[in-house]
Amino acid sequence: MESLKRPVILILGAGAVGLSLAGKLESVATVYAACRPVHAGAIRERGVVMDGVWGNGTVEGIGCVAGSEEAPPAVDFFIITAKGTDTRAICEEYAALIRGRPVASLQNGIGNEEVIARYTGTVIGGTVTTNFSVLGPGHVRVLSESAPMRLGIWSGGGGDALNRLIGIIQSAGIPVEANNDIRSEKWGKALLNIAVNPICALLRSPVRVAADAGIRETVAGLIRETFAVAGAEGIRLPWATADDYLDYLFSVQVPDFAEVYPSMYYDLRQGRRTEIDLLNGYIACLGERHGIETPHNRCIAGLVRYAEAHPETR
Ligand SMILES: NC(=O)c1ccc[n+]([C@@H]2O[C@H](COP(=O)([O-])OP(=O)(O)OC[C@H]3O[C@@H](n4cnc5c(N)ncnc54)[C@H](O)[C@@H]3O)[C@@H](O)[C@H]2O)c1
Ligand SMILES: CC(C)(CO)[C@@H](O)C(=O)[O-]
Repeated sequence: MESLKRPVILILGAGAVGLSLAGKLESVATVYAACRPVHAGAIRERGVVMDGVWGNGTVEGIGCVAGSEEAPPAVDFFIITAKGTDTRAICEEYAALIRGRPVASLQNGIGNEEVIARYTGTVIGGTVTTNFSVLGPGHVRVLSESAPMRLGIWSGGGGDALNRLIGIIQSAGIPVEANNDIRSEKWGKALLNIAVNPICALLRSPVRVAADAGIRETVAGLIRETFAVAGAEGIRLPWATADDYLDYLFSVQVPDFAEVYPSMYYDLRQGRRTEIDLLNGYIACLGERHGIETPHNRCIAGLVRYAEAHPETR
């Protein structure tokens, strides 16, 4: 009878990505979302409102959790969708619950899984190359899907948990596949965020700006430096050379996301800390450690940090 039981999923840090995921998974799982009161109030009143390519409508039945004391007792999977700037804090908050349980991350940037691995044995790394945004309290929009979600074991021996989670996500109608080199996959996704997120955030422009004739050289510089640093770190990227990736970026990813704004754009506009230090700032820092020059990444990270600290610039 065990197999008939709906899995219980707690999404930690539910905003654009987490609430969209909650809305989609509700058809196949019992879903709880750890979210801020502004979303919780609206969701308790009328459910999660979804627009876009993952469906339109209102999804009821999602439980809102305001802190670890409100979490359900038997959670099968935790999925972290908080910003990377909040990973440590949310793991601390839910430490007693996640210990020994499978925890997946769908976050962008490098370093989240390493943090999560301090709190539990089974970490599932993940990427989601889809555009999500918050339109209002408990109201999300999903646009422009460019690749399936990819999940793989980051640490621990959670092969069964991984397969089960993939099965659940698949049965909810989300394209997803297993990836047996999730480090490579996470770095591969980070290339897109390194290339477009800070530029779009600083220029207040949608993703198509990255292909502008005057901007391409900067994008190429960011990516070439990232390939050099990845090589020094022993990371095998999904593309053999920076130019191979740049071809893919300009022929597939930029067209797929041309009219949307990346998550860092919303962070700057709404006065939140950005994930720059898990992206370009991280590359600059690793470059320094390896004696690799990263002037493009250093420059762009400095500009974003300045904008974070000076509201009049954003
Ligand atoms: N937005 C996108 O299109 C997109 C796509 C792919 C990946 N990502 C990545 O996914 C992650 C989430 O992005 P997002 O756009 O959904 O961010 P978001 O800011 O919309 O959502 C994160 C939410 O987590 C909440 N949160 C943080 N700590 C919390 C806590 N302790 N308790 C309860 N709630 C808490 C925040 O208040 C926020 O509402 C980021 O790493 C981002 O880079 C985003
Ligand atoms: C795919 C992406 C660039 C578009 O939303 C996303 O990773 C983001 O917003 O960070």
